[in-house]
Amino acid sequence: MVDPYVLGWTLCSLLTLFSLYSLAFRRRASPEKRTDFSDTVTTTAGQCRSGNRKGDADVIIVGAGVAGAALAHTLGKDGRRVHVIERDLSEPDRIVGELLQPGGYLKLVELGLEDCVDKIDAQQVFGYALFKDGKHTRLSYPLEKFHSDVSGRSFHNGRFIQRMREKAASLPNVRLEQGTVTSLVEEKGVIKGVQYRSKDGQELTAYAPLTIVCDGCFSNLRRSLCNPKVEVPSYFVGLVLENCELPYANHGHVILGDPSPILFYPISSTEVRCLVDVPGQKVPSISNGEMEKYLKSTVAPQIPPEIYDSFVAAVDKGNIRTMPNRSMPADPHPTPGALLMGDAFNMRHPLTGGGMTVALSDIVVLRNLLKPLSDLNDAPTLCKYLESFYTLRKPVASTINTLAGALYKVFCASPDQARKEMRQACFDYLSLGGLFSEGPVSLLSGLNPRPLSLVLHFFAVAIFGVGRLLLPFPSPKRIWIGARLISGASAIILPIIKAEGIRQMFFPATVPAYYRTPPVSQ
Ligand SMILES: Cc1cc2nc3c(=O)[nH]c(=O)nc-3n(C[C@H](O)[C@H](O)[C@H](O)COP(=O)(O)OP(=O)(O)OC[C@H]3O[C@@H](n4cnc5c(N)ncnc54)[C@H](O)[C@@H]3O)c2cc1C
Repeated sequence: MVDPYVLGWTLCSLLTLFSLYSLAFRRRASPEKRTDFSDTVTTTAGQCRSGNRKGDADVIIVGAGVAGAALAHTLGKDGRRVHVIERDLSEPDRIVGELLQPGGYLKLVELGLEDCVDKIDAQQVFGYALFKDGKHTRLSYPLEKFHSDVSGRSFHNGRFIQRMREKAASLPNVRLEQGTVTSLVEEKGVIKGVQYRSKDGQELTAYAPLTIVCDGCFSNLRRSLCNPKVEVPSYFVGLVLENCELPYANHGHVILGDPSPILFYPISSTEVRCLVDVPGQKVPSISNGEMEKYLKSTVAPQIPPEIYDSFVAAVDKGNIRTMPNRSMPADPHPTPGALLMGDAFNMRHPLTGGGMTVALSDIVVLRNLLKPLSDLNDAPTLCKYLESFYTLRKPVASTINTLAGALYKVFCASPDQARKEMRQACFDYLSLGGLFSEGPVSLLSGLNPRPLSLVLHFFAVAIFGVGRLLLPFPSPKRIWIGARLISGASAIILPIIKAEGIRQMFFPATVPAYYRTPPVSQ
């Protein structure tokens, strides 16, 4: 006879063993529940390296700003083990990335991140109001075809980023760590990971088959991964207006001012962001009072009367911030083991608020490319395959980039008569409404990212301007101005298109990488 006591113990032990085995097996089978780098060890040399290479992350992301945080959640959700290293995990307080275009909101929805604009007092944005010489016109986003929730969103950038960071960090396979990445680790031309300084000052090294650098507009790490041709055409001077009502509620406001545009949009239910563009390489000094003088004497007289008092009160309050407006075409050196994203990779003038939309759209493209790959370890093959990323991103990125650069130049005041005519023609063209405003606004909002449509509208504005000059009676002087208007318009848009890549922009199907299929070994 078997002792029932012994039988009970045996059954219990077998059941326990079986439960442990099935738990372990389930963990390995489900990508959502991969281990949180549990076998990562810190060696005496201060290297944070897995005892077993399989325990390393699949992807290291440098920077958890708009691009890095959204990417971490996206790749984490797809089952990748993601190690994010962010210099400062506290809530950012900045004057950038506060208006997300509706096209960017649609990308947030595609990434499952739309709830990150909830609970941060974000405001819906339905379009723009344009002001010039006392006249104004409303340009609504063409949102009729979309769900009622789809619109632009404006908010405090830091609140939005914190929501995305929290969401990314809530995934068990995403590790969000505070640390400053100091360099990329390269072995025989392949990026193997990063060196970084942890929060407590330790010098560490982390390894992964793919490192994605999202360290923003001041990137220190992009040098070896691209050819950075950074231009700074102007600065934005930022102020917050409190408890004031904009002439058009829930709209961005663009004043075609002199010397350059002034923007207003709500960033919460009680605050309005004002960004004053100051062209050139330097801004008036804040500390010696030059800035206050400039804002009160040059800018304030151009502000709509409804918000004049709040503007002056904001200047008096003194919380004035500045940021360089940088632009940099994407010009990557495809490097095995590494990729650039966000502002580290590509920047455009922030006049049209397109940076976050481009970053989120790029993340959607990258996610779709990486999805069929279960193993990222063959760096050279992966690098070749990911070259198609640079072409597939072009419709959205190049449309938004080109529009931002061209519109900024057209919107700046100029003593040149041909440029003045172009600026006025642009305002009047957009004021015509219907197709004339819908087309350009849907390009700007990221809802219709078609480069050809952009070029057609741009030259339609120029021809509209020339037509007005020549009608009803063309004089030699007016013909001359018209000719300069067309050549000036070409001189604005053609260099931007050239920098974007004519072939990738207009004939993407002829770029060999366009056809690249996932590596067969995967
Ligand atoms: C004045 C201004 C206004 C703008 N307004 C808008 C707007 O209204 N709408 C819009 O769509 N876009 C706007 N933009 C552009 C937008 O802000 C950027 O496109 C967007 O923030 C890019 O996201 P990112 O993740 O690349 O960079 P960021 O959001 O700047 O994130 C970079 C992150 O990397 C971290 N980091 C940097 N170096 C390191 C390192 N060595 N190690 C670890 N972490 C590091 C930083 O701390 C930061 O968190 C504006 C830009 C400017 C300059």
